[in-house]
Amino acid sequence: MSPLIELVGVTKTLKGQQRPRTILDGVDLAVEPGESVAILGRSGSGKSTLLSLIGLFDRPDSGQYFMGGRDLARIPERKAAALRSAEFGFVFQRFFLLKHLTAAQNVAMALVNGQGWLPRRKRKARTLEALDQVGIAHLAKHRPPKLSGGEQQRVAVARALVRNPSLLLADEPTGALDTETGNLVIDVMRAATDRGCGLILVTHDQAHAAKMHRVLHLRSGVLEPA
Ligand SMILES: Nc1ncnc2c1ncn2[C@@H]1O[C@H](COP(=O)(O)OP(=O)(O)OP(=O)(O)O)[C@@H](O)[C@H]1O
Repeated sequence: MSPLIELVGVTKTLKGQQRPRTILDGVDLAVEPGESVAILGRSGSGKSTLLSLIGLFDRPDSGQYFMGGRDLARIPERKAAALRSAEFGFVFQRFFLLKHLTAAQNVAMALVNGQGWLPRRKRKARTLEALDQVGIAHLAKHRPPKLSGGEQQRVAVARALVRNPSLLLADEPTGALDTETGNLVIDVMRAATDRGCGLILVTHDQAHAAKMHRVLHLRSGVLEPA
C-alpha cells in the first residue's frame, strides 16, 4: 500500500527573537491509510510546528512532502487551502466551537465552508452521522455552554470528521480534559481509523499515545521510535 502522506528530510528553521532556531532537522515520516501515529516530545520540541506543516498551514524550508504522488512542499496557499478542507480534519486543545450555534450547526458549518453547496437534507444526514460516530447524536440541539468539556471536544471531532478527511490531525486534543473524558475522545478518534482515516496525535499523555498503532518521539528535530 502506498502511504497516505510521506515526509522526507523536512526541515524548518524559525526566526526566534534572538537568533534563528532549527526546529525540524530532517524529519522523515510515512503514514498509511487507517494508521494512527502518536507524536511525543518535550514542550517546545516542535510538535505543533510539524503538525502545521503536515496540515499545510505552513511549508518546510527544505525536504519533500508527498500526498497522492504529489510533492506539496512548495504549493501556493490557494491550492493548500483547497487541500486542507478536502483532505484534513483538525482537532485542537481548545474546541473552537461557536457558542451561539447548536452542536449540529457547529458540525454542519464544516460542510458549508469546506465543500461548497450540499443539499440541506444531505447536510443534515452527514451531520447527524458524524455526531453519532462520536456518540453524541442525542446532544445535536444543545449549545456548547450547556455541554461538558469532553462533549464539546467530541463535537469538535465530529466537525473534523464530517467531511470524511483522509487524515485527522490532533494537537493535544485532551490537554483540557480529565483522564477519563480524554480517553473517550481518544477512543472516538481512534475508531475513525478503523474506517480508513489516518490519525496523527500530538500528545503529552503516554497512555493515550499507547492506544495508537505507532509512537514516535520528536527529539533534536528528528522523529525517532519512542
Ligand atoms: N512563529 C514562530 N516564530 C518563532 N518561534 C516560534 C514560532 N512558533 C513556534 N516557535 C518556537 O518554536 C519552538 C517549537 O514550538 P512548537 O509549538 O512547535 O513546540 P511544541 O513541541 O508543540 O510545544 P508544546 O508541547 O509546548 O505545545 C518553540 O520554542 C516555540 O517558542
